[in-house]
Amino acid sequence: MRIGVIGAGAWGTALAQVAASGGEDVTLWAREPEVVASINEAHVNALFLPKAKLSPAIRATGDLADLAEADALLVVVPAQHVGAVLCEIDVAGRPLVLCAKGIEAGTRRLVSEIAADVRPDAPLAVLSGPTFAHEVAAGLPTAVTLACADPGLRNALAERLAGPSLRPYASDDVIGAEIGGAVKNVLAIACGVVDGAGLGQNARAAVIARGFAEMTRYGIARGARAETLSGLSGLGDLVLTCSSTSSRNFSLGVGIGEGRPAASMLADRRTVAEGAFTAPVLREDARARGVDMPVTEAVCALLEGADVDAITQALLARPLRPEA
Ligand SMILES: NC(=O)C1=CN([C@@H]2O[C@H](COP(=O)(O)OP(=O)(O)OC[C@H]3O[C@@H](n4cnc5c(N)ncnc54)[C@H](O)[C@@H]3O)[C@@H](O)[C@H]2O)C=CC1
Ligand SMILES: O=C(CO)COP(=O)(O)O
Repeated sequence: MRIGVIGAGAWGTALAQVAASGGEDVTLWAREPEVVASINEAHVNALFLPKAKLSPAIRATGDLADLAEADALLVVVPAQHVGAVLCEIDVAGRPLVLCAKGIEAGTRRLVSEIAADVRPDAPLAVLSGPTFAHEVAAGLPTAVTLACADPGLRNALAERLAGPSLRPYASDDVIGAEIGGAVKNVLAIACGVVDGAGLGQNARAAVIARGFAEMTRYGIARGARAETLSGLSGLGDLVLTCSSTSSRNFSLGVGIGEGRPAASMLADRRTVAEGAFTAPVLREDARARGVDMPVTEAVCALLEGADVDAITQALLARPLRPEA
């Protein structure tokens, strides 16, 4: 099978490596000419995944037209750029496997909704779950959710994407798989703040559990199934990113908790912390749907410069309520 990967950040590069290791013919589109050169000449992505030694079989390109022969396309640019990139490529009815985690600012669309609007002829699948790119590229054991409405395509893609250390679990709940990945990034920022401000491990566990409750409320309001949210793409990814400084979202939160301004940390980054972009649009959408998301509200306030102590006190002073 010929696989085209759109986006050569850390995750696109790791997925290209998995596919190439499985013997697939892989073409990887990178936006940055220096990334194309680094992959083709030194078999390394020096900018976004510097420690991984890549298969020489991966061919990098800066021209989306070079993906014209691919049988399936993995879409791995950050969520805010998916719409623009899909407008530029002729997908010609080929399956799109959507791998970004986020909600589009302005439109409040999930990535599958963007793709369905921009490329209504393309069959869609979502790949999501607890997957730090550097671990996947190193061949460490990883399980993911692969969601697709079409059972035939779902099984075919699962067969192709599975590897000795990458195990996809199939689902037909596309929206559910996406909600988990988008919301956990926001909650990971909150957990990072707890860590950076030294609020303790009890507080972090509370944020994970209450965050999961609000992820579930929001997901159900958007048509997700609760069982998907408690699977790899929801709870699984929440646990991963809320407990590790390998997470860019968690690290951003640590910086905020230590008192550094979010805006300057974001301006200094080349890599993406999707939660910073998803948080405001998630808050807007939750409010519009009447879903209570206090942790998300808190993260938005902190990104806007609110004081950590004041936000912590406000969360603790909320009216008492039943847990369920
Ligand atoms: N890194 C990871 O471990 C994982 C990342 N993801 C998701 O994959 C998506 C991509 O993230 P990473 O590969 O980590 O990115 P990254 O942070 O490693 O690199 C940034 C990426 O953004 C791209 N970019 C910047 N401006 C752009 C524009 N205007 N148009 C198109 N692309 C642009 C860059 O070319 C680069 O590919 C995100 O939604 C992320 O949440 C999902 C699972 C794991
Ligand atoms: O989505 C991820 C792991 O599943 C990566 O998390 P970060 O974007 O926070 O690094």
